[in-house]
Amino acid sequence: MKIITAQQTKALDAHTIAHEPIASIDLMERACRAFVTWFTQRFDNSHTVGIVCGTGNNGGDGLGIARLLQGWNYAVTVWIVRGSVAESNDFKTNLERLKNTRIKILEITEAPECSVFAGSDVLLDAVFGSGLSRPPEGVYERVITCINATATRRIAVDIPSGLMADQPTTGACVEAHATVTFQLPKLSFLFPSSHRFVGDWAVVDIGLNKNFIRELPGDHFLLQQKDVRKQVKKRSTFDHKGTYGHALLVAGARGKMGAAVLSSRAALRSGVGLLTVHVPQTGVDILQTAVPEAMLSIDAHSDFYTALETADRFTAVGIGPGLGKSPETVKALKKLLENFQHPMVLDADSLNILAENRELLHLVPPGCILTPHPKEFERIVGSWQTDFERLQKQKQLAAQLNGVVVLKGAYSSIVGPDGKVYFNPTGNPGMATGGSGDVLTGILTGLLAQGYATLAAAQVGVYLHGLTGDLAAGEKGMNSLIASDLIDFLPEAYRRLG
Ligand SMILES: NC(=O)C1=CN([C@@H]2O[C@H](COP(=O)(O)OP(=O)(O)OC[C@H]3O[C@@H](n4cnc5c(N)ncnc54)[C@H](O)[C@@H]3O)[C@@H](O)[C@H]2O)[C@@H](O)CC1
Ligand SMILES: Nc1ncnc2c1ncn2[C@@H]1O[C@H](COP(=O)(O)OP(=O)(O)O)[C@@H](O)[C@H]1O
Ligand SMILES: [K+]
Repeated sequence: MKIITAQQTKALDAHTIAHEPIASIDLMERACRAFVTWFTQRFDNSHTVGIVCGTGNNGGDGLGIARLLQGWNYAVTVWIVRGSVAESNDFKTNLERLKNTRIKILEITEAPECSVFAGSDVLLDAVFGSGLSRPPEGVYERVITCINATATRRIAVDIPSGLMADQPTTGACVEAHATVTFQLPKLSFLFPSSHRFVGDWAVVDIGLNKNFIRELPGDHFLLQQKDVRKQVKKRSTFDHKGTYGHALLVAGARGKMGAAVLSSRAALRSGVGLLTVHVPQTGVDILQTAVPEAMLSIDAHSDFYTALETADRFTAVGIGPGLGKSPETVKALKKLLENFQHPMVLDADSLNILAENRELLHLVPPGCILTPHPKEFERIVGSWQTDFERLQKQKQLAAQLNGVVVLKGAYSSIVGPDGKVYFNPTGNPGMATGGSGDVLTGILTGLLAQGYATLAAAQVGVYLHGLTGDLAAGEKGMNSLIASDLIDFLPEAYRRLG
C-alpha cells in the first residue's frame, strides 16, 4: 500500500473526479458514507454527536456526515468555525442540503469558551483535513484547544485538525481517540510522535483511482499480507537440508545465554536447513540442552565471544544478541566483518559496538540487515528533532551501508539502500518484552541463510515476527506475552502466509 503526500492526494482526487468520472460533491458523499458506515458500526444512535466543521472540504465532509447521521436518527449538533478559510463549493452544497433538517447549526466566529462543545457523547473533528498548510491560529487554534478539553470521545475525519500529513507538526492539533482516514493512511500516522493526535486509525475505501495511485511516484509503503505472502519461498519435493542454507548465530555471553537460545530457536522455526551457534564455553550445556537441533562452534573463552575460526561455510550470519562488548569481542567482530562475504544480520551489542567503534561501520559488507531499536539507532546516528528527521537518518544509513536498516517499534520501518521505506503493520505492545528482538534476529538470519534477498528477508521476517506477536497476544493477552511465545506461534504465522 503506497503512502502518498497531501499534494498527491489532491491530484488523486482530481484525477478520480475527471476520469471515473464523478462529480466532486458525489465523491465527498462517498467519503461521508464510508465514514458513517464505520461510525454506525461502533456507536449506535443512542449517542449524541457533535460535529465541529471548518469551511473547506473537510468541513464539507463534516456537514455531509451530519446529514447522513441524522438520517439514521442520531441527535446531531454542528458547529461551523468561521475564520479566514473561504467556503469551498462542496461545503456550500452540503450546507444547503442541511436546510430543512432538524440539525442544530451553531456558528463560531471568535474564540469560544471551552465549554462550548460539552454535552455530546461523541465529538467529530472536521475543521481541517489534508489541506492544512500552516499551524492553525486565532479562532482555529482556540477551537482545537476546546475540542481537546472535552471529556467526550473525539474522532477525527480524515486527519486530526492541525496534524501535517507529511511534515513535522508544530502547532495546535486535535488529540483524537480515533481517526477515520480516506483511502490511504498519511505518513505521519506511522510515527510515534503522532500517536497522541491520531489515536487508533482506520482506513476507509472511497474508491479513488487505484491505477493512478500505482503510478504515482513514492518511496513510502505500508506492507500488506498479500505482498509479503508472494515473497515466501515454497518447498519442493526433492529439497534437502542443503537447499535451505546453513546459518551461523554468534550470540550469548555468561548470564545472557537466553538471547542465544531464543534467536537459535527462532532461526530453526524460520526454516533454515542447518544451524550452528557460536557460544562461549559457559553456553555449551545450555545450548545443547535447550536447542538440540543446533550444532555448536565453541569459543576459546569461557564467558564471551573472542574468535571464530572461519565463517566461510555459512550462508548467512546473525550476530549480536546477548554478545557483550568486551575488547576481545570488538576485535572478533572486526575480523568477522573483514572476512565474511555473505549477508549478515547485525543486532543488539554488535550495533552498540559499531556505534562505539565507528571505523567498523565501513567494514559492514553490502546486503546486511541492521535491526536497531530507537536507542541503538541513536547511538549510531545521533539524536533527531522530529520523526521525519529520524527517517531521513535511517535512509542515509541504509544508503551508506548499502544494506537494509530495520528500525524497530510500532510500525517498524524497513529501509533499503534505494531509500524506499516499508512500514510494518503487524505487532503490538505485548512484544515490548525482553527477548522479542532476539527472536527477530533469529528469523532474519534463518531467512537470509535460505537465500532470501536482503530486502525480501527483512520484509518477510519483520512481518512474520509481528504476526507471531499478534497471534500470541490473541491467545495469551499482551500483558503476559513473553518472547518464547513468539517462537511458538511462528508455525501458525507461516501458515497464514502459506
Ligand atoms: N474531492 C475531494 O477533494 C475530496 C476531499 N475530501 C476532504 O477534503 C479535505 C481537504 O479539503 P481542503 O483541501 O478543502 O482543505 P481543508 O478542509 O483541510 O482546509 C481548508 C483550507 O484551509 C486553508 N488553510 C490551511 N491551513 C490553514 C491554517 N493554518 N489556517 C487557516 N487556513 C488554513 C487552506 O487554504 C485549505 O484549503 C480532505 O482532508 C477530506 O476531508 C473528501 O471529501 C474526499 C473527496
Ligand atoms: N508497541 C509495539 N508495537 C509493535 N511491535 C513492538 C512494540 N514494542 C516492541 N515491538 C517489537 O518487539 C521487538 C523488540 O525488540 P528489542 O527492543 O530489540 O527487544 P529485546 O532487545 O528485548 O529483544 C521489535 O521487533 C519491535 O518491533
Ligand atoms: K479533521
